[in-house]
Amino acid sequence: MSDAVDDVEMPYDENASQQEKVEALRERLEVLEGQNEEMRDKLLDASAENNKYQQKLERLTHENKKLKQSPLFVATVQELTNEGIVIKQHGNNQEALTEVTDETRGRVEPDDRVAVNNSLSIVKVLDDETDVRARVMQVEHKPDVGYADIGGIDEQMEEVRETVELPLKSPEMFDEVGIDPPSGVLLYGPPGTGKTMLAKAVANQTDATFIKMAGSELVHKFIGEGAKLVRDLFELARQSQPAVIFIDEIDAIAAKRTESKTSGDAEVQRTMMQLLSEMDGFDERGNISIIAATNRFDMLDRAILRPGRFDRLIEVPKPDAEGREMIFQIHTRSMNVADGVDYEALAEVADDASGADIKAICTEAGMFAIRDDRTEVRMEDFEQAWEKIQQESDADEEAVSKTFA
Ligand SMILES: Nc1ncnc2c1ncn2[C@@H]1O[C@H](COP(=O)(O)OP(=O)(O)OP(=O)(O)O)[C@@H](O)[C@H]1O
Repeated sequence: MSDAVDDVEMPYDENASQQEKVEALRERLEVLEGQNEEMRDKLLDASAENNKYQQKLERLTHENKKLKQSPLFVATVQELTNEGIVIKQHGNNQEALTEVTDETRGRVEPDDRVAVNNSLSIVKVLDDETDVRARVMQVEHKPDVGYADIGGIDEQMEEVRETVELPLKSPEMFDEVGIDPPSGVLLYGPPGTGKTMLAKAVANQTDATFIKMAGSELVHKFIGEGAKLVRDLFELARQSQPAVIFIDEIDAIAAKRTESKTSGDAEVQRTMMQLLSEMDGFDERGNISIIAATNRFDMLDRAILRPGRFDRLIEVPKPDAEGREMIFQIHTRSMNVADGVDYEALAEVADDASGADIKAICTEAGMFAIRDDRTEVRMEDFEQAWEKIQQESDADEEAVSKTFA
């Protein structure tokens, strides 16, 4: 340590006076303190960035692992016998005797739900059924999203209101006129354009319960569960009517049939058939509207699009310049924005942004102001935020393609 200090070049001449030396050292100290501060900031930023990438990596690794796993089947324990455990598989209702370790035997009782692998060995004991439902379905009684929170998709909003609101608000009118009320709408378009918001706003406007189910969650859980969960979903909606059922990523359960005949495909088919029959059983469906959404319209099986299932197919595109300007205004409503901020110009700069991107730009612009120790958000904060978000989405795409390569 002392060697290092000896090696340091002093910021003064050997012949300088004592006072000159002290002065020079003070100046050097100031510079070093400044540099130290800068380094500390950079370190902080870098560790925050590192943390973020770490989390992203963990998430992607986890997803990758999940995709590589072979599917598990669900069964219910019937009986514990000396030869093993009798289980009944969901889906095909076949009974089977499976041998188990003493440890597993100690953990299960008749009526427990278990996940079994291809050779019917018990892999895990499943949670309570209600937990599974809670994970797959999200229920909100009067979600707090209003039409005024949605920008740039007025035409689509009008169409959704026309088709979904009236049957929920005045179902008796359809009875009196003697026609079937519209059953639902399918919203399609790129991610983050406001499809979920639209469904929530309708539920809010009609005082309906909003029940969301993610298609991908349905089929990536356990074999034999999807169809049952669809049944449960409609049952829950019937109990809470009026209700809006929102099926996000419907392409996960209603994709075109492929040639491959894996057990996973059969499971998806069963889930889709259950959905179709629930949608067709309109008489018993009650005061319930269905709104489904997809980013992959091209992937949908034509069966789901047959007349009587979705009355309207509504495209929800990315917003145009005017729409982007409105969305900027919506998301900055409660922000402390400087006078010079020009939303029209911002809408031009962020020319490819979706509604969700604009929301992210506004939050990030606020972060730029905070990092700069300001409470007012300026035009340049918004511009830098858009650049940062574009860079991040490029990096995201790269990380995904590397992880799955
Ligand atoms: N048209 C819009 N007006 C205002 N905000 C929007 C709009 N579109 C998206 N947003 C913002 O983006 C967020 C995500 O939007 P939303 O979940 O509705 O998109 P989505 O179309 O359902 O996306 P995905 O297909 O990925 O599920 C919203 O919570 C909102 O903050």
